Amino acid sequence: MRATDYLRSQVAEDWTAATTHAFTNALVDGSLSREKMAGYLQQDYLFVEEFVRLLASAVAHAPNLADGVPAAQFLGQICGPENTYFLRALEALEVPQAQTEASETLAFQQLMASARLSGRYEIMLSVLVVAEWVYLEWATPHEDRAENLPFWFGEWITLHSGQGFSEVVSYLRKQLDTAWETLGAAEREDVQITFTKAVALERAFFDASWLGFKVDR
Ligand SMILES: Cc1ncc(CN)c(N)n1
Repeated sequence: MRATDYLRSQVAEDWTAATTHAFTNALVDGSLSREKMAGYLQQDYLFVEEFVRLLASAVAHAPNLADGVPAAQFLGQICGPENTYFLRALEALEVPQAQTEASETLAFQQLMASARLSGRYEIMLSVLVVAEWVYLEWATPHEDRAENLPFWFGEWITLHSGQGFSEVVSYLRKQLDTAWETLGAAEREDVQITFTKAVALERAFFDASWLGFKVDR
């Protein structure tokens, strides 16, 4: 079994909860309120700030240029079209960028910062794989709905589905699968702890989004 399949199998309950969540179900059928989407995007933009640092660090720690290039290209995607999406969506939803992190956002930022500062490629990948694979899984079944939704829903689905994004997830998984083969038992345990924490935090982030983050005005 691939290491990433094994890691996911160990957290099946949180994984299913995060990838079939009431929040994303409402987002894909267009019934999610503007208020809840605004709160989610405000907090998620704070998530993305730390995510970009983590991804840049993974590029820096890739074993060679060929292994780093796809992550660098993905960094360009996040800092380009995805960043622009956030700015346009927040404007359309008539909210500013958030000034304060919710506790769920803070917990995720702390995990990403600690993965980055670990200096360990496999630990960085553990968080990156979870963050992108979870999103690929919830969004992919609903790819066809995107064009009939307001852009703040539709583009969020499109950014996390399709061939290009699926290749990003395949690449990240392969990097982690390959790194795993070189690790000893203690290092594998660290990967598993990080992966498990990241899945729990994805679930908690959607739980909080569904309850409704406080929207900064
Ligand atoms: C919390 C969270 N996790 C993952 C993603 C996918 N980039 C995101 N935007 N936000």
